Amino acid sequence: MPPPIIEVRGLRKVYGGRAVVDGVSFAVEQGEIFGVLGPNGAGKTTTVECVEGLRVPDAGTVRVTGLDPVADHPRVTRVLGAQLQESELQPKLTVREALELYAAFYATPADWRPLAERLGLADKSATRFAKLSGGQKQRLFIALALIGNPRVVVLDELTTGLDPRARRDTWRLIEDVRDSGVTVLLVTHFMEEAQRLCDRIAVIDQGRVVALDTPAGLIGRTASSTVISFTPSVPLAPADLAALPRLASATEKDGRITLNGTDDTVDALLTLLARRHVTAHQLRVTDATLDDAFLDLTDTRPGHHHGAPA
Ligand SMILES: Nc1ncnc2c1ncn2[C@@H]1O[C@H](COP(=O)(O)OP(=O)(O)OP(=O)(O)O)[C@@H](O)[C@H]1O
Repeated sequence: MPPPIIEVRGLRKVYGGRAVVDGVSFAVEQGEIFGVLGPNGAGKTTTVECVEGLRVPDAGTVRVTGLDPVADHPRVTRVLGAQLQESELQPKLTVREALELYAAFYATPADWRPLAERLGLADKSATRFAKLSGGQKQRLFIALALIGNPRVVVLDELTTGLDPRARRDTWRLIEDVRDSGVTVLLVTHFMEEAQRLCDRIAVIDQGRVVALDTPAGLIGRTASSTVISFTPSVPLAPADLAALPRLASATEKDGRITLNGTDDTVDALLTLLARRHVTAHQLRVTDATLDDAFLDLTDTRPGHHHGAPA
């Protein structure tokens, strides 16, 4: 296996005596979309800005293709493309001018025309930045992040503020970028986005990595990866339900029962129903989502125990 394209080990960043990033480690492999997910203030942006060389770590090491983003900053900018913040672009620049300006920063930039074409900006080349829609601005930011032909691109909250269609279009673009061989480091708040796009996700909470896995792996870790609901033809004994294996919670409302558990819970429930000759009307079995996993992993309320039955 080739060495990781990004390697973060024991990263620590302290502001005002408080460690906002506190021992973060992860490695991003060549060709993957790697997600950084976490609640507000978790330390996501601080972490990726250390990867970009925009902030200097207080402890730990960061390597991008083996280079130190601070000490080797000029070389790192040649392999790593970063998404600009909106405020960094002159409102009067046209799409073409912005692409040509940023291309001039690189020794071997991509040709901006096919790039603009690929990103659906070909007919916008003469449009000023200020006149672009939110989705068009985001596409321009992706184009600018790719203009230097980087090996890895960092995208932070790329689809915030976009409508559902523009968000979906942007997801397709990010997949295209990955399919063209560019590794993607993606910071996001959107569970659906992370679940759909990311090969692996680091969940960061209070400056620490609390889980690192594939989306399916994260969902599988939750106490209740499966939700089962049904209306029994005759009432079931509460003790029978309570005895189901891997049951995380059971609730009843107007004769309808909702169970949180795993596949084992479903199997045992079906056996129980058959043995008691009970019919389960409107039986629904659904998978938990990354949303459920995220809340479970980042829930720090006192008294909350990961994986404990209710
Ligand atoms: N330059 C700074 N000086 C002081 N505190 C900072 C600085 N940058 C970030 N912080 C603090 O560090 C913490 C983590 O911030 P960071 O922006 O990395 O979080 P985040 O996970 O990206 O959050 P969000 O999802 O809200 O963007 C926050 O409490 C923030 O106030």
